[in-house]
Amino acid sequence: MTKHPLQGLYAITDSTLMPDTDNLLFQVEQALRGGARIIQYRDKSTDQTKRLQQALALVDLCNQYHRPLLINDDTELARACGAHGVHLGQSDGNISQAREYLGREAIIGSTCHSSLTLAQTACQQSADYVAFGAFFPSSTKPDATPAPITLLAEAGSTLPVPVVAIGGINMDNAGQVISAGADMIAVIHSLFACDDICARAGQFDSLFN
Ligand SMILES: Cc1ncc(COP(=O)(O)OP(=O)(O)O)c(N)n1
Ligand SMILES: Cc1nc(C(=O)O)sc1CCOP(=O)(O)O
Ligand SMILES: [Mg+2]
Repeated sequence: MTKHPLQGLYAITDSTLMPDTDNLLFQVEQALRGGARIIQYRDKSTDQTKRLQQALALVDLCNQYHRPLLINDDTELARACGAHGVHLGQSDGNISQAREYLGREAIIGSTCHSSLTLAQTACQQSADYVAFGAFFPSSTKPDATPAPITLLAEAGSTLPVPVVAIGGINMDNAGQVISAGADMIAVIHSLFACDDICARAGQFDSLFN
């Protein structure tokens, strides 16, 4: 069981919106100050030196705010930088193996698209949370598989772990997925493309109170 509550705003970084490390750290700090509960480092580049350097800097920053940093896709990077965990998609590696590699305390999340069956399997393999989406059209990931909002109530009543909603979530629609049962909302564009990231994070956070 993780000591970090898995509820609230889950902020995911984006290398296009944060073109260099200073920018990345500034924007993530704004999100943390505003109330983001979890940060995910999502960088699809192949520059391993940059990825390690940025991940290490983010671990330091998140530790200052007592918030967990998860690494997208890459279990080895998660261990190398001392992150709190990893987020794995369906083609990003096996959850049980990641658990063995990262240990009991690590937070492991799993993308389950719109499938409760995938979510049940992820839970059996020790996932700490499952993510469903995309609930709304996403400019960050336009080809994401759509998911119906009705899935959230069923997920909440049948799964033993917290549920994340992702995909096109903004201030106009976040209330819908939270009312439908999402424990966390994972957001990229509507948070990090905003002029005042700290204020926007606070607005998302207040939806959970
Ligand atoms: C919280 C959260 N949910 C879903 C995803 C998507 O993961 P995946 O399907 O592996 O796609 P990429 O993000 O790797 O493009 C996520 N990253 N985080
Ligand atoms: C990374 C990702 N995964 C998705 C999924 O459906 O699994 S949607 C998505 C992009 C989320 O970014 P935004 O908040 O800008 O739409
Ligand atoms: Mg992935």
